[in-house]
Amino acid sequence: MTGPTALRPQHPVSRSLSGLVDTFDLDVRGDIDGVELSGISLSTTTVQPGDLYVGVPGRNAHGASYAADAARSGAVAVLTDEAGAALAAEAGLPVLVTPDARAALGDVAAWIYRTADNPATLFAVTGTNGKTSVVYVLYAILSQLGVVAGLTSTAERRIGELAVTSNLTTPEASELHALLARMREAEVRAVGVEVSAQALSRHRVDGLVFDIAGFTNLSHDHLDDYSDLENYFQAKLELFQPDRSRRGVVTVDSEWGTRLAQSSRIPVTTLSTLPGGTAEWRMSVLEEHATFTRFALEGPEGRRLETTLPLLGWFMAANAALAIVMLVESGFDLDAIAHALDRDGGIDVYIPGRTERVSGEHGPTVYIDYGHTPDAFLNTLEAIRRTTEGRVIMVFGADGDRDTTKRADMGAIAARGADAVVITDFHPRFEDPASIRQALLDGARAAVPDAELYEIADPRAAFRAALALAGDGDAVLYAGPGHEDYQEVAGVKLPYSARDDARLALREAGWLQ
Ligand SMILES: CC(=O)N[C@H]1[C@@H](OP(=O)(O)OP(=O)(O)OC[C@H]2O[C@@H](n3ccc(=O)[nH]c3=O)[C@H](O)[C@@H]2O)O[C@H](CO)[C@@H](O)[C@@H]1O[C@H](C)C(=O)N[C@@H](C)C(=O)N[C@H](CCC(=O)O)C(=O)O
Ligand SMILES: Nc1ncnc2c1ncn2[C@@H]1O[C@H](COP(=O)(O)OP(=O)(O)OP(=O)(O)O)[C@@H](O)[C@H]1O
Repeated sequence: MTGPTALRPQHPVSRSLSGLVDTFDLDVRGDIDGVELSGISLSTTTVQPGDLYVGVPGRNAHGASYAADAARSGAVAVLTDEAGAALAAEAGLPVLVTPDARAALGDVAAWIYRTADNPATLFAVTGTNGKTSVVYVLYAILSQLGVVAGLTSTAERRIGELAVTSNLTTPEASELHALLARMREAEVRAVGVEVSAQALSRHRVDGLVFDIAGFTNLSHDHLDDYSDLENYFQAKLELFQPDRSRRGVVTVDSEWGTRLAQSSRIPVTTLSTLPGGTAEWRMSVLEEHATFTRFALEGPEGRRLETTLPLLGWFMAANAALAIVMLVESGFDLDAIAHALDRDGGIDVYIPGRTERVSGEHGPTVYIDYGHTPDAFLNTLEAIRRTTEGRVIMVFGADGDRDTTKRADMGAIAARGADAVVITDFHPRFEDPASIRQALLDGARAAVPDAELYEIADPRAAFRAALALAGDGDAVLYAGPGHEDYQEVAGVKLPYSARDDARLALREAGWLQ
């Protein structure tokens, strides 16, 4: 299992602690004379020598209570709030005090890493589903245009061939600015940043202004973090304000998108991806296959592009259309994009674990997907149905310790959309896995009383049971694990890659070499 890591500049140019104090008018406890900073960290697990350790209050503890650990790892000073200052005192480091250390983190990190003068074009993508996919398509097209690009997503942070596994969808501001500084060293000229609602609510993208912000969609998710969809929407809306982004591209297929476009306080271009849409830019699907989708994108003044994406589903074409309009809004010429894509036979993108086809020429078509919302289930099941002659079998589980209110809908949509459903464990975390499965089964039975349902706790056995139900012409959708290589049970991350295990099971069944 790959542990999460972070990318930092290889040649940081240190800055004086007294310069930081003067710039941010910080209250000082201790001697700051001659102290030099070369980095910043929010966690003792990532502190490096020369770092400023930032102690923020958390759910379990105040970060400042770990200041002594930070000092042992080489931190040279602490930034915290008044409550944290008392906790950090015994670490023996100079302590800088500010009313809200998390709120200061972005600007302080930007100052330490000098990221305000970053020459790269910054693209931000938000929405419930599709953020990772849009960021990967942006990265792919930029690379096809010969632009050195970088990305940060739920799956990984990437600069060319260098990639590390992500822990959060959007890194904490300390990690994000370090990544941008590393990208500057690599002469990256354009960066795609996946921005979660939580990132906007928790100051993770502070200290930078995006050139272009894109919105995919909004549907039921994260109601453990936000009291209702309206609050969740308001968190996303923050990205479309002048202190966060310069211009926006908004998919207006839903009421949420239309409202976002109207409520935004930056110039916004609209995109529709459903038949009959009337936005400034319109995407229409021309051909759908298990292995590719061909679509057209039409815009103002008769501008038009037709291309192919090596992925299943109209929604992936919608994600690609959003990426293309974001590129055009940032100044790229649509004809130049069309030329590069025609030259290469379409968009040359690989997105780990998003409708990823792991099967070969023989046997059922098997997709491993990251879908974990009702809307993602609906869309992937519909897309698979349209490209499958035989039966559609779905395997999935639900997150423990996360939004429990979506489970019944997930079960219902699976039962309505698939011919057989195998319910298994995903990441139970600290919840009882049997009760998570029960909630999914109840939702499925309530929607389709005679649904063909199976309950198999072990995901390896569950996938094999699904495969045993399938044959040539059928499809198996395994939703949830996507790119992940672990299963989280009671605080422990157990090694498990659904993609690797599915390939193994296909080989065991004689369907893959
Ligand atoms: C619920 C939540 O937001 N938790 C975040 C929070 O953790 P916490 O409050 O539990 O922290 P804590 O354990 O009390 O520790 C307090 C502080 O002490 C530090 N500490 C703690 C222990 C130690 O030994 N050393 C140390 O330095 C911690 O880094 C933290 O800064 O502070 C941590 C450090 O910044 C975050 O990593 C952590 O995000 C967790 C992993 C999380 O799951 N967040 C979710 C809500 C999230 O952000 N999700 C979205 C997903 C969006 C999507 O689905 O698209 C995301 O962007 O990833
Ligand atoms: N535009 C879309 N509309 C609806 N569903 C989508 C869309 N794009 C992708 N999906 C579904 O959502 C799943 C997750 O896609 P993706 O990782 O791109 O979204 P995300 O917003 O980054 O999610 P997360 O933040 O949880 O990583 C896909 O595997 C697919 O099932």
